Amino acid sequence: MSGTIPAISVRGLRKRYGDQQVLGGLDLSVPAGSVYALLGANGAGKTTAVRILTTLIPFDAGEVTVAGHSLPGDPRNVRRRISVTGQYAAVDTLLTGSENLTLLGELNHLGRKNSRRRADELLHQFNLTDFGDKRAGDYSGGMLRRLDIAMSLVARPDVVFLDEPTTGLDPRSRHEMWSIVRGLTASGVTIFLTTQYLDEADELADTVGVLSGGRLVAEGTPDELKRLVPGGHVALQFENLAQLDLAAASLPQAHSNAEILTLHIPSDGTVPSIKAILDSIDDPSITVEKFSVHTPDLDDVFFALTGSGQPEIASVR
Ligand SMILES: Nc1ncnc2c1ncn2[C@@H]1O[C@H](COP(=O)(O)OP(=O)(O)OP(=O)(O)O)[C@@H](O)[C@H]1O
Repeated sequence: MSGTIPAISVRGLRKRYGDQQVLGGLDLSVPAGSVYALLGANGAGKTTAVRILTTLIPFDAGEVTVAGHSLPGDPRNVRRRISVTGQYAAVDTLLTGSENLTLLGELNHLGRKNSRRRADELLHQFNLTDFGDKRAGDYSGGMLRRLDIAMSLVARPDVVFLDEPTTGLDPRSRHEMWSIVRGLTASGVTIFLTTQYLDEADELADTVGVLSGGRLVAEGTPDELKRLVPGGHVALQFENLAQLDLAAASLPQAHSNAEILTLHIPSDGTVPSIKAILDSIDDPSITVEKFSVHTPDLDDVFFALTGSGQPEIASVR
């Protein structure tokens, strides 16, 4: 595929379930060979978008092209050029890792010998060589996820869809998964991943699209998005509501969150700015329980654009 033709192009994509408009005019374009992260809170419509782009469900309106073939017109050719992993695990836990991969090669008409060779290559690429002869049912969660992705690559797809690839993984397996995704991009594959984790989008993506209310509310590189928020903030947590309100009265620029008894005060994180904040609440009757300085990250972008509260998204683990 030429680098100038987008690997995925979506214009005005709409999808409704009954009365609920899930996608209300989604537009995005993913250059070949890049990593695109679709970021959104629970229920934002990420999986719906992936299911449409991977031909699994129909859509109501819009223009969609994946790997050079349009939908809904040409689903067979789209399916030939893509792979999907994540919530549709294809691993047979009764077979070994090697058998799973070889079987898939044969199903893809690679022939026995080439299927075995491809299986060995992928076991090596995914650090599973030592476990190739073990039953997949005995693999750890991280190993299963790796085998799942390896299986999706048997037929050398142009575009790989990873739906929430690290949900439920421990931190070590998460980092392993990230290095696998980086390795994949080095081999020229286009990756479309969905995530609720802002740090994951920050780590992996060339472009991040923030999905909210069925549309992209922002799109850009992680750095471009971070520039959308002018600065970071200082967070001050108090023991009770009375203390919070007392401090808030001295800091009119603060955003007060009564649920977590915290004030967020815009700050560039420099010493004079922090000192000015602390001076403002220099009242012996106010006790700050916790104090933290927060430089801008994708969390801030997300909050600024969607107004979502912290519990909606899990960004720091
Ligand atoms: N088959 C379906 N029938 C009816 N409603 C559905 C169906 N699939 C999804 N929805 C609804 O569409 C909305 C978007 O769901 P979707 O699974 O795409 O969100 P998501 O962003 O992937 O969320 P999560 O991060 O929780 O997986 C949700 O409100 C969900 O309840």
